[in-house]
Formats: sequence, C-alpha cells, structure tokens
Amino acid sequence: MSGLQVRAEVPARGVELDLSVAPGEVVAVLGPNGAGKSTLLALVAGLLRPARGRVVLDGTVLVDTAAGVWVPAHRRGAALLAQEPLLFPHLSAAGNVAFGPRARGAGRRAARVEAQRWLAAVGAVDLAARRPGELSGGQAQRVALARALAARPQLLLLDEPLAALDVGAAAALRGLLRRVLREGRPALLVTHDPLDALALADRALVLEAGRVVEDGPAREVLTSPRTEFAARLAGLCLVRGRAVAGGLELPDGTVLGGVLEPGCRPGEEAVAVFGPGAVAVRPGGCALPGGTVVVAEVVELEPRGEVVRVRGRGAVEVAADVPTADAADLDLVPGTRVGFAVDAAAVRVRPAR
Ligand SMILES: Nc1ncnc2c1ncn2[C@@H]1O[C@H](COP(=O)(O)OP(=O)(O)OP(=O)(O)O)[C@@H](O)[C@H]1O
Repeated sequence: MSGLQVRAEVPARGVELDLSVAPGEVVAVLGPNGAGKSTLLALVAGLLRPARGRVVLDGTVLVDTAAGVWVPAHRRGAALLAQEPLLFPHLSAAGNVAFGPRARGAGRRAARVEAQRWLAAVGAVDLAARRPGELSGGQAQRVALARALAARPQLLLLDEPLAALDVGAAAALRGLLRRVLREGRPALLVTHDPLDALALADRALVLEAGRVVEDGPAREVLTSPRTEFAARLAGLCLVRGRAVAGGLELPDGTVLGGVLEPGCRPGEEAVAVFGPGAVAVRPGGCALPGGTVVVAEVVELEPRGEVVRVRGRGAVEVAADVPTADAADLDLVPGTRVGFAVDAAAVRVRPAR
C-alpha cells in the first residue's frame, strides 16, 4: 500500500493517533496547543518512539513496535521543515543544500550541481555562498526548503514553516510551497492558519487531546465544522445539543431555531453552526421574528473594522458582529447580560459526528 499510514500510541503525551495520507495528498494538521501535532510529525520523522504502533511509508515499515522494527530518522525518506530553518551554521547555503545529495553518496561536484538546481528552484541562487547567519528569516527558510527537497524525500513534514516569517516573506514562501506541494509529493502540514490549510492542502485533520476529531476535505472541515476548534478557526459559532424539529435543543432546554441538514434526525446529538453576522445583540432580550434569543454575558469585545465581534457566554457560547456605532450605543462591556438574537434561517443543524 503506498502513501503513509500511522497508528501510534504515546501514553506519556496522551496521544493515540490513527490516520493515513494518500499518495500525492497534502494534509493540513490543525488543532489547539498541545493537541499532538508536533508529536505526529516527530513520530513519522523518527524523532520519537511510540509505546505501541506502526508507521508505514510507501509500503516500507518504518516502525512496528510489535515486530521490533525501527528505521532511524535519516533513512526514512521523510524531510522535516520546522518553524525555524535549523541550517548548519558553519556551512554556506549551497553546502547546506548539498548535504542531502552528499549523504546519498553523490560526489562533491555532482552534489554542488544539484544544490545549485534546488537553490534555483526556490529562487535563492544568489544566496549560495552565504552562511545562515547572513540570511534573513525568509531567505533561510527558502534555503531550508531547498535542503529538504534536495534530499529527495518521499514525504514532506512541514511544521508551521511560515509562522516565524513576516507577512511579506510568508506570502512569498507560501507561493513557493504551493508550487512544491503540487508536484505530487505527499505532505503533512501543521498550521494554525485556516487560509494556509485551504490554499495548500487537499485534506484537513483536526487533532484535539491527542486524537483526530475531524478529517475531511479542507474546504469542508473549515466551512462545515463539527468541533469548536474548527468552528473558531473558520470564524463560526458552534453549539451542541439535541436535534429537534425546527432546530437544536440546548442543554438548558432553549430551542435554537435552525434548519436541519439532510441526514440529521430529531432526537440525535447534533451541532448548530452559524456565522456571527447572523446574530444581533438585543439589550432587552426581545426576539426578532424568526429568531431565537440566547441570553448570555458579554465576555469579550473584539474590534474588526466596521463591526465589533461580541462574544457571549451563557448556557452556550455565542458571538455577534455588531456595527461599531451600535456597539457604542448599546454600551457593551464585559459582564453585561444581553440577548443574542440568532436568525434561524442562517442556522444549520447537523449530526455531531
Ligand atoms: N518533549 C516532550 N516531552 C513530554 N511531553 C511532551 C513533549 N513535547 C510535547 N509534550 C506533550 O505532548 C502533548 C502534545 O504536544 P505537541 O507538542 O505534540 O502539541 P502541538 O499540537 O504540536 O502543540 P503546539 O500547537 O503548542 O505546538 C502535550 O500534552 C505536550 O505537553
């Protein structure tokens, strides 16, 4: 079987993973801090041994704890590009990139030619003679990408490769990554940025507390989330309850009006998803026609240009985008109890799993 299969338990980190990556597939790995994203990459890269598990890349068993198989990191065919470029400080950019070909047995001259080719591919030929200490963050990350590619990996492991870069450098490297990732090499891309997941990945996994809690096409996970984390990334509200005819019954018995999606049956555990643009704030708690009012305490006000995103916490968490002038008129401050009036027509109710 080609592609990547990972089954691994690391009880010391509360991690129990079971996932696969198809040949040529780019999979974004999302999740809150401590969810296990870096642990997943470390397990595949060969930097961490699972207590139990099996990792297979293109039919080659890299780890099998039951059979006592452990392939060391440098023989796995997986290249890791981390947030910090981690170049050898004493080698030039070209020397860093030539390292992979040299390790594969290429002669000095052949390795140098290959290094030039990869530096050209990432637009960094003019940096060939510089040492890492003479490169900007974006330049160093380009060189690190060339070094990773020069090792001709069967799999790319990208751990927030854009996170340490400023906006301009990140945009340039994003374009480059998009090109590289389209060449058909499978990749796992850890990111906190939903736009990167959409722009660069075919599929998105959401990890929470060491488990995969969502897995689907990147677009679907981010537009139809089933977990609070994915919803927050996508800027949507997600509340849990029980599906009933015409909406979702919340834990306190309130029925949030909404449209049941096909396949969602009354009585089952469900989530309701809606955008903050479909929510208005009512000081007196009076409902709009066709809406539901969730009474909640304002916990956060976040200015977003022409609107203020007002987050509230009551029986559930909700958010509303309120025009900035209205927010001032309403005298909203954290601690104020208000009604969040949710337009039922904009609420989608779907099974929780
Ligand atoms: N070196 C380590 N030794 C022991 N436990 C660790 C180590 N690194 C991480 N952990 C624990 O393993 C769990 C998963 O951490 P991991 O770093 O994989 O999460 P992450 O999703 O990459 O988080 P972040 O977004 O903060 O980088 C957490 O509970 C964390 O505290």
